[in-house]
Amino acid sequence: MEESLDNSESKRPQFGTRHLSDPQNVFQHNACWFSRLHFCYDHTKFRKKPSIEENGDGRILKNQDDLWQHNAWDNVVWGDEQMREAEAKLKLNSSSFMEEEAALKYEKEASQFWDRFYSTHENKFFKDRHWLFTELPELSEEQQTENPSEKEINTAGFPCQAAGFRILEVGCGTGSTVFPLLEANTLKKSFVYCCDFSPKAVELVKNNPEYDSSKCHAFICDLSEDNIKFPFPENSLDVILVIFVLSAISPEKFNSTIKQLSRQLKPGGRIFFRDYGRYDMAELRFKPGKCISDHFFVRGDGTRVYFFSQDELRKLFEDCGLVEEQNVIDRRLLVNRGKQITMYRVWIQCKYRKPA
Ligand SMILES: C[S@@+](CC[C@H](N)C(=O)[O-])C[C@H]1O[C@@H](n2cnc3c(N)ncnc32)[C@H](O)[C@@H]1O
Repeated sequence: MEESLDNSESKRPQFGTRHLSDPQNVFQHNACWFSRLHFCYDHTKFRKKPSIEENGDGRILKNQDDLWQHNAWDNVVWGDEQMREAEAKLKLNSSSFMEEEAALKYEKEASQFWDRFYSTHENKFFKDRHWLFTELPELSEEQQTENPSEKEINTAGFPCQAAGFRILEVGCGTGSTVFPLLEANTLKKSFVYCCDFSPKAVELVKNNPEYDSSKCHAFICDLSEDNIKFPFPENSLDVILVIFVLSAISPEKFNSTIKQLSRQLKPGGRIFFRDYGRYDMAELRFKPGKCISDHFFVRGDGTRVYFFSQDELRKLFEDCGLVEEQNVIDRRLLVNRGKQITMYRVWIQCKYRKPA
């Protein structure tokens, strides 16, 4: 089967956790969610909700008799055997890299491949990412404090110069994050910038009935360029969201992209990153001939995907002068009980802050 882009990541519910303590119980659940969260936000009202652990609604498996009650497993620990199997699969599908000429075509035509993707799927592919508000409480009204450096920013002539809190989403696709943000941000003082290098994706964002140019500005932008032109000045953003986009860029460009993004952050501003982790099911499923370079593959539709390690992300962000606040691995097991199929997913989530 050809590797395809899959969006099961975005389907997780906002609240709740499950633990797999016995591997023989894998077919009891379909997915597992972060268990380290101790509170959750109702994104529509930004009210602090009692945590699953606090209110004891039974999502955390404490009693083995409850195993058949749920569909998902969280924080799965991989055994030695499973690691060996993963390494063997990776060795097989990465044993040789594709011809340079072919790899160059995927680099040069990257935006066209994504444009074709959005022409085919429009906005039916990625599910809304409402979970963001749980993972990034900084986005909530209650958490937004005035940044002392705000007064020094000269935003004259830029879209929404008056906003007190500026969010940028890069690689926004058709707006699976932007629209939940707009819906939730009842704040008068917030503004959301979003960009993608696929003109079709940006067009779909702008044509969405929820698009409101008084709260949002969508623009076309290629993050792999050396001199990215942003429609706002340096040191002007509070939060930059980098969600499942860096993996689509060539690894040689990672440093330049993150450096340019961090320049746009206010001192004290943050980059929030979430993307594929090494040995994710999608990486192990690639067939030989699809590998461009280590952990970098091309899908059947010509879009590319990289699989990260926590250490390389730490080095990447810290080399760009940012300070680590979070760098966690999310190992999740999705289970199709009907077909008795297990899917081991690996995602990495990070938060890095620009020092004051
Ligand atoms: C896997 S999709 C994720 C979309 C969205 N962030 C989400 O999580 O639903 C990757 C997105 O990154 C965009 N992208 C890939 N390379 C890019 C680049 N060099 N500059 C800007 N956008 C890029 C693609 O067009 C696509 O919309």
